[in-house]
Amino acid sequence: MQLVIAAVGHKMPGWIEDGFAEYAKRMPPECRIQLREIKPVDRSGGRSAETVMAQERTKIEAAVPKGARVIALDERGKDLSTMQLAQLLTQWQQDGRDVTFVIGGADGLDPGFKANADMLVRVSSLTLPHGMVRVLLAEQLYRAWSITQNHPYHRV
Ligand SMILES: C[S@@+](CC[C@H](N)C(=O)[O-])C[C@H]1O[C@@H](n2cnc3c(N)ncnc32)[C@H](O)[C@@H]1O
Repeated sequence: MQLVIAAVGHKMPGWIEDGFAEYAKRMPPECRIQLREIKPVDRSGGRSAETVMAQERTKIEAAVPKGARVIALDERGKDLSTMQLAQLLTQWQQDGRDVTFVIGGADGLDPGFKANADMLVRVSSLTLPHGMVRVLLAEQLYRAWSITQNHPYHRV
């Protein structure tokens, strides 16, 4: 199984890149996190948010591996505990299908994309900057993996 994070946003500040790299490097080879950055659509020229989100959707869809399960990150999504994420990770490893987590840009994710996603998940009820969401997600994936391995990183 391949874990992909498809994230709108590039040229992230160093502290975001370092934070993401710190957790991504801890994942074992069978559960590697691959980051696919998507260059945000140019917002100049009076483009509407709908147009921008639709154009970013096309780029996002090109970054999702064929047949992958799509988990869209959105503050209006379902709350998931870390334990639930660990259970999902176990199920996903068993069925072997790739999993892609998708993080939107400044305007969010296209509504049609979210409607088609396999799951809509939030990491908080607060609106977070997209860079922070990728770091938080990488840490939670590492934590979830450590739970599946009884690794001492996670204490109950
Ligand atoms: C700055 S936010 C976009 C906010 C946008 N106004 C909206 O309504 O979605 C950029 C992206 O970060 C992710 N994000 C932000 N806060 C989140 C949260 N609490 N839970 C999950 N994802 C979040 C989402 O993927 C979102 O598309």
